[in-house]
Amino acid sequence: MEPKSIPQYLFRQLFENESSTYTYLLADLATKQALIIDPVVDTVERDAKLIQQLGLKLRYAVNTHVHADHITGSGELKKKFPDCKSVISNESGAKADIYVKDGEVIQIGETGKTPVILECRATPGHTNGCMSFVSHKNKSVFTGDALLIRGCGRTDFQQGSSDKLYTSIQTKLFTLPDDYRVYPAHDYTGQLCSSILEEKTHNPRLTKSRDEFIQIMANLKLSHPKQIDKALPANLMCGIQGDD
Ligand SMILES: N[C@@H](CCC(=O)N[C@@H](CSS)C(=O)NCC(=O)O)C(=O)O
Repeated sequence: MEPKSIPQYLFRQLFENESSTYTYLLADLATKQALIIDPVVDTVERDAKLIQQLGLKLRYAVNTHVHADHITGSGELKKKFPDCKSVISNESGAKADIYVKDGEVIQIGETGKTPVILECRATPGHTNGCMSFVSHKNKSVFTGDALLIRGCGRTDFQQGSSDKLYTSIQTKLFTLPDDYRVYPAHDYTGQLCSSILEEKTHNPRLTKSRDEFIQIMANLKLSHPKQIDKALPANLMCGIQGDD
């Protein structure tokens, strides 16, 4: 009989209702090292409890960009887990412990022992500093607000550019293998994930030409996020602020 393989990788998709944000918890179970993507301050207690229950060592709180609709949980998580470092793109304009550039990797777990590796892919357009994170081993990409399920991030503030976003999605995301799963930072329709093929085939904005995409984005007529005035200044500190 084949020996049972021991799971090496933990993946949890978590949801915050107020801003419809997905937070992702990833861990290397051999070392118990973990990272969290796009934590929300309102759900830090829940996430911290899960991390503690599972006996994980939180190493990184990663933000895909400076969010405008909720306050990041990075700062509160750093207080609860002193070894945790905040991570964001070097193009974000936010303060953080670690800045990542296009092409760099974030790793948890030991080299040579199937660690969890995220490749950083700069996907500007929703904001200048949007970064997507690819796990090739798990055939997944965490797209932040660049690519949403059957949609994409708005481009009408925070240095948004529809032209840049179209290029980012076509060249940095739609060039991934078709079977890679797409995990966005938000969904407003109750969907959990998609795939590169599904979005290439069915995304009503991205199946259009560049000019049509720019027209669609110019006519979204979305109201500003309710929490934008407090979220932006807080998130520019990205978990670096003191006890305020
Ligand atoms: N109603 C929400 C904000 C909804 C919104 O604007 N979402 C953003 C991502 S958060 S800045 C977006 O890009 N949406 C794209 C779309 O097509 O919906 C609130 O008040 O927080």
